[in-house]
Amino acid sequence: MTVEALRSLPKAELHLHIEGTLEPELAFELAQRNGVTLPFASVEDLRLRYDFDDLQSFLDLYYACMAVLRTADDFRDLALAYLERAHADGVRHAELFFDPQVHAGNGVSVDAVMDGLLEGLRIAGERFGMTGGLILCFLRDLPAASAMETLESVAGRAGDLLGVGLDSAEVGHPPVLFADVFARAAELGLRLVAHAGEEGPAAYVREALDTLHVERIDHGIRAAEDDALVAELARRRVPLTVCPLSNVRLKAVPDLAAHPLRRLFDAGVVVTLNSDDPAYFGGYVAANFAAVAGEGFTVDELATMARNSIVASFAPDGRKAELLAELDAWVADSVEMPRP
Ligand code: HPA
Ligand SMILES: [Zn+2]
Repeated sequence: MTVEALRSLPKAELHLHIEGTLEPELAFELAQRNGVTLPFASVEDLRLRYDFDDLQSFLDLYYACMAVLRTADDFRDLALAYLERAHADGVRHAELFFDPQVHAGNGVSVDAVMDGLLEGLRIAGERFGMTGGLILCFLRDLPAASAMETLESVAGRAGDLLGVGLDSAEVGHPPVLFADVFARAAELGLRLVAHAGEEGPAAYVREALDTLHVERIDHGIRAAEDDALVAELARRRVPLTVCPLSNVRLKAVPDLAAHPLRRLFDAGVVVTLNSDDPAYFGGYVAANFAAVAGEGFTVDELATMARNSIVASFAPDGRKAELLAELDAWVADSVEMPRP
């Protein structure tokens, strides 16, 4: 199945860091607009650094590039650039992660970040008929007190968020440290997700479920090392937002052939495909579908993962029904008609 055909497959994207969609060209444009000096000679020089050993080596570059994002207009432009690409990739509904603690460190208020991103989503709704929302992520390598302070700073506008998540350097920063923060987020009516089992052990996946009470696990691939956990994820229908190209680029897996996606899928886990930080990892969501198709997943299996993304999304039920009908029509169309 070609990447063009997979672009037309209706899907939701559920694991996408909006700051990870910052392409080098836009980074330099925003640097100029805001009078920020990037520590890279050129777009080409920056792109040459997209060669990572692990999650931390990526995070160092990713956080450095965020320094160019200063105003609500910057966040609107960033969101629109992503949503336009996502629309071309068949994304009908997108849930955007953002990292307000990094922006606060750059002197940018969480309100400016949210206002800009929401404006981008509103325009994409008008232009492309897309829906979506925001998931505020806490940095797990900062103290839980900082996460709580960030959460309280947006408590008055919790209605502008879909939920909260947990990201950044995983190993040594277990989910349980954030149990109180997630309990407070639930009290505010927010949906809960967390990165777990990307570089960290399967035990972190279980801990995210048991102590944070998350509804979805971001990545979760190392859950595959624990048979009982895999069975439990399948039985409880806990969705995993898997990011195959990211896992290869950050060396969480040696290559796609060794990726546990097949094992998780065959065990009945609700897996979805996502791009994570597409500007850095060599492809947007359709490229992730195409990569997986190259590993022997059939059209029906790819459609199942797109269906999972719609079902696992935080879109309202009516919107989910609309998108599932669109997906059914795509599947019916993709069946080759017999010759008369
Ligand atoms: O893949 C990721 N893992 C953890 N934190 C992140 N922040 C952006 N991308 C990631
Ligand atoms: Zn991620």
